[in-house]
Amino acid sequence: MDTRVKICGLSTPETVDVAVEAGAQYLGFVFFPKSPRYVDIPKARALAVEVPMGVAKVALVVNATDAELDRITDQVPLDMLQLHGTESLERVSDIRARYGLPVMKAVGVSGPEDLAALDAYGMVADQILVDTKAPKGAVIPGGNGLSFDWRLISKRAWNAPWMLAGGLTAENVVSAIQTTGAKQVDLSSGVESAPGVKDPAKIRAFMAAIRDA
Ligand SMILES: O=C(O)c1ccccc1NCC(=O)[C@H](O)[C@H](O)COP(=O)(O)O
Repeated sequence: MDTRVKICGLSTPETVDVAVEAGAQYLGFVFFPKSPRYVDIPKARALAVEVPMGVAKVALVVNATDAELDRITDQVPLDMLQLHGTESLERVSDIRARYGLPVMKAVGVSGPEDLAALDAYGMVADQILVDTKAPKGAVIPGGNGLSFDWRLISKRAWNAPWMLAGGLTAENVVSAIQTTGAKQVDLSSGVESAPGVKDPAKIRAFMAAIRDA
């Protein structure tokens, strides 16, 4: 399968290397302190400077202020910003204009009522991340290892390129791609041995599952 993969929540040089060697096209660094995958700016910088050209370095933020984004973008070499909070359409446009980086907006889906937001954000963002809506009371708004009903977006397309996320694993990713028609996928928990601990064998197995399909 010709599918582009983003592995999110990398926090060690070893797992960055494995993700790159295994063929991931995007690497995500989580700048949300409540996450078990959190990396501070010096750590993210140390990881990002070692990423080879051609692999996109994505900063994941949640309702970040301009001051926070200024610090991150000043110090970490980046190729994309991922907005994973409740950023409005206008805020997405402002961030695109202010930082000159492509912006991917995450949109949570749990039922048909969530689909209109995909249309709207697809008009203002460079990419959309179609992710499972976090359960009420969740500590983190993404990275919870939960899938939504993929049939909701079967063969759908939006104005912007998109990625499928939410509970993807080596075991279910081929079915997810076949059901949705996704050309890009994103995952975090599905390649971990514990929250925040990426597992090299699971990263390789996930990439192999797509390659061999
Ligand atoms: O992963 C996190 O810790 C996280 C924290 C705060 C906001 C978003 C977060 N992750 C977003 C991602 O891009 C995940 O890869 C995506 O939600 C899929 O996660 P998973 O279901 O664990 O594969």
